[in-house]
Amino acid sequence: MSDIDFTTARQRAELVHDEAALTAAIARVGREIDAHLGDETAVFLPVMQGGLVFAGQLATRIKAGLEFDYVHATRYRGGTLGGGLVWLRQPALLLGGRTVLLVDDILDEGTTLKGIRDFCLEQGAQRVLIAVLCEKRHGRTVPGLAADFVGVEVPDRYVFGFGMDYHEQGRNLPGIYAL
Ligand SMILES: O=P(O)(O)OC[C@H]1O[C@H](OP(=O)(O)OP(=O)(O)O)[C@H](O)[C@@H]1O
Ligand code: HPA
Repeated sequence: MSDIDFTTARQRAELVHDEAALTAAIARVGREIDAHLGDETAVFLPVMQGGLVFAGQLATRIKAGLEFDYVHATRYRGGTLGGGLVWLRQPALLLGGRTVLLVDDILDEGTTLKGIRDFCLEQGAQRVLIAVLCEKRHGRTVPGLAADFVGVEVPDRYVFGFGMDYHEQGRNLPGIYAL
């Protein structure tokens, strides 16, 4: 994709999920997580930075016990093409024997969440659940990686808004836009 500026990208992009749709999807995901966790307390682990907006809204929709931590790992580094996963912050909590809930904005090729999930398992997590605001179903996801909870599907195009950036801008848009 050519590197147009953010204002142009925003003008050209198509709104694919508006705020009302995302709010409803997040509430549903919260209910699904509650049904799954029951009375278990999970480690709530947003993936910075993209997971921030979804995680903040999702957390208030979960009634089950949560202990907060976060990780920061990136492989797009402000661009639109993924590279190798770079860790900027690992969890501070000890994960041994815990149920971990990874929370991220998007499952695209799955490399990011696979790397983080595998790290949590190496740290001794008993199980790792994955919640994503949106998923691209394109058949290019790394084998063996699937989300347990998905808010909405998005088209196989570059998307931004609601935590996701276009060259580090647009994360605060209240909807999801596709180029
Ligand atoms: O499924 P994948 O193809 O691995 O892509 C998904 C990841 O890419 C984005 O992170 P990015 O590296 O852009 O960092 P950011 O969260 O700071 O935007 C997004 O937040 C996911 O973590
Ligand atoms: O389409 C996308 N948009 C924003 N961030 C992403 N990370 C992977 N795919 C995407």
